[in-house]
Amino acid sequence: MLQVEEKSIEMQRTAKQASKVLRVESMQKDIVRVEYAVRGEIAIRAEELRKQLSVSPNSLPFTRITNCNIGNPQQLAQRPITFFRQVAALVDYPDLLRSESDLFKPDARERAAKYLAAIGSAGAYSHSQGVPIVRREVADFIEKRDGFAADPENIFLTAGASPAVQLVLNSLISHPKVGIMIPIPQYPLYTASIALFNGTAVPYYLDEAKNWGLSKEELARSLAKARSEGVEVRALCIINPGNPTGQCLSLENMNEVVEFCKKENIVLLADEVYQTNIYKPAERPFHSFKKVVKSKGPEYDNFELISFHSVSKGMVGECGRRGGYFECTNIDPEVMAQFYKIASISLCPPVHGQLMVGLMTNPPKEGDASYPEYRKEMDDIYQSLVRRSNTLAKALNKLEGVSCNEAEGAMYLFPTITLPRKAVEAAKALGKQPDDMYCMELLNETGVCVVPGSGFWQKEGTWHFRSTFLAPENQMGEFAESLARFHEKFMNKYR
Ligand SMILES: Cc1ncc(COP(=O)(O)O)c(CN[C@@H]2CONC2=O)c1O
Repeated sequence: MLQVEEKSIEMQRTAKQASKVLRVESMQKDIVRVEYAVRGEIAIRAEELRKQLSVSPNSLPFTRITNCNIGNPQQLAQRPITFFRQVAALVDYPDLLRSESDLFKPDARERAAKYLAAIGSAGAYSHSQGVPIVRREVADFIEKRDGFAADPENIFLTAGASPAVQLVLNSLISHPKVGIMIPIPQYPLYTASIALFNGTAVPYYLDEAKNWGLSKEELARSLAKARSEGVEVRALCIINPGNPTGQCLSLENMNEVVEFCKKENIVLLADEVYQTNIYKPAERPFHSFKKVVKSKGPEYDNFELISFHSVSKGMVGECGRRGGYFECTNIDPEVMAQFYKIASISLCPPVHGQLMVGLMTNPPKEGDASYPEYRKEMDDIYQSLVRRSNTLAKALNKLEGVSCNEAEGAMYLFPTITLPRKAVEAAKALGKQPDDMYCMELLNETGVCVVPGSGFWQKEGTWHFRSTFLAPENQMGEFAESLARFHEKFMNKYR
């Protein structure tokens, strides 16, 4: 009886859907095709389990969900930087400027007043390219970082790096055979956006054995293959420090990339959102691609580079504010005018996101009233990230069949896992990738949500998963233990 009822409900639903104007079948095909693993099937399941725990706390073998699938520090109890939030609060409620309270330091009051004089109100639309004085702060930050001039007119403030990357990729992909070179493994914003804009992803493989380094031979191989298939490669995306791989490129590697792009007449898109997440600064300091290009002298004066940054990462972690920027180097002014036109359709990026970019790039300086607190908060977060990344890497390397490079940068570890043949067969029987199955079982047994390596693309026949090391330090021990218990049980189950 139940099956008949279910059948008729199903038929009614289908009939009802068929009457809709907006149906999946009638949607833009590229939208239906796109995948974004960081918040994919496993993350969705994690939310279902979180809801279940909120209703019946003792119904699962764990008491909380630990989101290690997304670089979202303040979701995991990381505190915001006090000075940043004081300025934001004062800008949001200017009457506070009149209060005598010593809660707000003088330099926070000063900065808030400066921003308010420039924007009028946090509730007003700003310039579509971004608040001019914030773009000046970004330009000053870039000049100080690199030692080369930066022009605020070449800087676009955005609602995070994601829409910036999408604007540029959308502008580049004028027909389906336009190729964009992307690193494998890669952050799925790139594959998702290239699919969404109906372009061609041109993979170049990072070498896990060389700590995810890239080689000019591999770049040449990837490009030659694409061109042999009639693909018009126009840009090369590089993520440095890497997501999910956590490597920080050597200056030598960076020069090879720039020389390759110049020789092959390819625009370089440098995603540098993790530029302050540098955990081995002595052996692997961060260099911007802007500095590398400018250091190569006049023959690179026409080298086209677009660099991306964000307030979501670093020690700032203000993901929800939606603040970021991209800097255009040697980009045709008419192309930038098109960028501006597109930006103006959305009127302006979130004003608080823009101000956060200004605060990130122009923080308190030595001698400012807020500097001691700012310095301590930044250093504490940094040192904790170093400790947590090392703790998790050590724990992962103790697991059977798991090997994990230590993080040189970013917020993730990307261990390779050698799975028993029976596990690979069981996954295939389920129509799943083996690391997908592993991560789903990990979630269902421990509440830990990570992202399978298949979500970042990976070399055929290798399996990985990506975990952040953002769980609060006082939970890292328990987190590592539950991972170890699960892993042993999993390996025994499929031995
Ligand atoms: C390499 C890289 N570029 C751009 C972005 C987008 O940042 P915005 O927040 O500024 O849009 C991310 C976000 N990292 C995602 C989100 O959390 N975990 C991730 O892998 C990223 O890792």
